[in-house]
Amino acid sequence: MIEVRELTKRYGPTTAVDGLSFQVFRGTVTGFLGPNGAGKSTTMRVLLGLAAPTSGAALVNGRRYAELRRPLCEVGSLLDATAVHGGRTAYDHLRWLARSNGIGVRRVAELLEQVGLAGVARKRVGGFSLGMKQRLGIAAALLGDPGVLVLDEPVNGLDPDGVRWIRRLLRALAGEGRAVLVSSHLMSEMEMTADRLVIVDRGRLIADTSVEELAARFQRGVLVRSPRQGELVGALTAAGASVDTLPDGGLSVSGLDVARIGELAAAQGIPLHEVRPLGASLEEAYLRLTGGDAAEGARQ
Ligand SMILES: Nc1ncnc2c1ncn2[C@@H]1O[C@H](COP(=O)(O)OP(=O)(O)OP(=O)(O)O)[C@@H](O)[C@H]1O
Repeated sequence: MIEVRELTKRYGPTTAVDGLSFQVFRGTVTGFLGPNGAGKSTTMRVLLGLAAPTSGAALVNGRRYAELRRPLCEVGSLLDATAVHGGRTAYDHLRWLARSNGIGVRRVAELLEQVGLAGVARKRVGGFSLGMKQRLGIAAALLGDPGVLVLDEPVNGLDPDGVRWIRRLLRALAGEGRAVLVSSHLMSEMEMTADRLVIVDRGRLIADTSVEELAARFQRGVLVRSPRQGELVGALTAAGASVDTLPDGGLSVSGLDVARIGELAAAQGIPLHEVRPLGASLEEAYLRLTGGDAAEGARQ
């Protein structure tokens, strides 16, 4: 698992990470969300031993990266997919990584197949698209079959098929019991993939929550439509709900949840044409939590 404890990282006058604490457990995909410049990459760099913390700690399986005996077998990472030697082939790149980390070369072909690069294994990486480089970076991250994965914006540069592929892959990796931390500045990417969300802004923790909890927190009543609206309003208010009529004729009900409203209507034989939680989308919730900066990030 991953444990970030009271982590602070300053670069001169800039505080990139400011007293950040959170955990990433095995068997979950945790989305690490925040606008550009929120401190996500810096946190990941400290986790991976590429930057020293000013104070606090970022631990993998209870240890600092430098203390891991076989780092690639404990934590796989993808930070910058373009940081690959362009003159090497995909196969040679992975074989070199495997050899220098005491990992059997047999795994290389297996991984190239898994990430969909088997057909271009002997091509030079210099000619790869960003999406292909991302796939290669993911293969490298998985080389040591690590229990922990740290991926910085892995969806960047992928086409819609690639995005779906990575979603399924991350879910499968968590399903195998791995702890997956994946950063993004877009909630839309994370709400389909992550179980938990760690949201940061200006280096600080804004929310550490499950996707469901965040949705519930921003829920605003229940939308109900019925051809016998008048009777339904009577039944709902008698049960203690407050009911407003929306401009389009629907009812906005607060004080009762979807299940209770359905039961009340059924008990009175009132048909319902629609009943659903009326809430802010997760994207709206995220934008409200992080102020306007996230909207700026989302546009980039
Ligand atoms: N090596 C560095 N030297 C100086 N400042 C840095 C350095 N690395 C990051 N920063 C600053 O720290 C802050 C956090 O940056 P960081 O890259 O961690 O954010 P981020 O959430 O990953 O954003 P992005 O999605 O844009 O990468 C920013 O203000 C950035 O300019």
